[in-house]
Amino acid sequence: MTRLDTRMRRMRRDDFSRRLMRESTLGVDDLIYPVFVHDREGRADVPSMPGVARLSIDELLRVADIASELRIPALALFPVTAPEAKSLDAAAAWDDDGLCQRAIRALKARFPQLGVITDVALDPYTTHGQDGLVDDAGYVLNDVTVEALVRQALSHARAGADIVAPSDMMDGRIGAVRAALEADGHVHVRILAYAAKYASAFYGPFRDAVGSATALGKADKATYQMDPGNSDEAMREIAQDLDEGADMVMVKPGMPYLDIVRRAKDEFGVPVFAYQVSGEYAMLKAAAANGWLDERACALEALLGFKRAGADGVLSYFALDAARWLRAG
Ligand SMILES: NCC(=O)CCC(=O)O
Ligand SMILES: [Mg+2]
Repeated sequence: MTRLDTRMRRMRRDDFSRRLMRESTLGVDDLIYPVFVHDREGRADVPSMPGVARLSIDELLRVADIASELRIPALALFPVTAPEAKSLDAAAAWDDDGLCQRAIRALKARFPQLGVITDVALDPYTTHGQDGLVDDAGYVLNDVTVEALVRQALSHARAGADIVAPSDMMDGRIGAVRAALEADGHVHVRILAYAAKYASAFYGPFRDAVGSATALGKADKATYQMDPGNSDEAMREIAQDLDEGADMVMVKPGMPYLDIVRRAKDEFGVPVFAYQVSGEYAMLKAAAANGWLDERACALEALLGFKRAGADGVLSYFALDAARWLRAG
């Protein structure tokens, strides 16, 4: 029997005591802002992601200025490749003068203190929209893809990327990228491994944004991304990536996988990040636009949930707004 004088509500009675006992908090240091960059002038809105646009490099610099001013620690860059630059061998991915590489150089020249994270995967560059190179049957080949990813990661490092983030889910790519970075003298470049990336339907709006949805068609990524039913397998993936030299690990998507975030933090005690993906953003935006949810309150609550689950930070399309909301208090 609970003692009658054990009143849990006592500490909840006032704002000051609620603040004193709060276990998890969200701050601007927890936020990473994903941005889409295209090889055109100006901005192009992404219809399924209200408030998100593809940006020219000039526009990207404007956004980076705002992010820096808000003290957001880092941006995550996602290039939108023009259809004519896509190919079967994804060669545009390691073009030292490619869109992503130019964007990195422009950002680091203007905002040296702002962290730049790059996506290492071939899906923006392949004609079929898969993250790797395929055989005649369309199966994504592991080892030749890893060689291509190494070229891409080195090209990003040479352009000045602070963090490379392999999101492809090939086996062995973290070790291969780490070895290549060391051999090429990029000993300070950090690796954020998308270690537990699930074959999720929540990536839909992102594929609209980067223009890989049409290419991908009805194909899926189930032969390399993880099955949503699995949790032990995610721990093996994370152990492997850490063993191969990852500095940080990522769980993706976010909200439907908070149990994985918690296990990752408890079992490994390393920096763990989560990606609140495009579909999670779109759901909240759509409900808010209909007047069904309070956008600010729900977005901040969802972001706090990642912290409570053990994440050290969150990639979120809400990052700029969240930073402003947190500042406004
Ligand atoms: N590598 C990035 C993705 O695959 C998707 C992210 C999102 O849906 O926001
Ligand atoms: Mg793996």
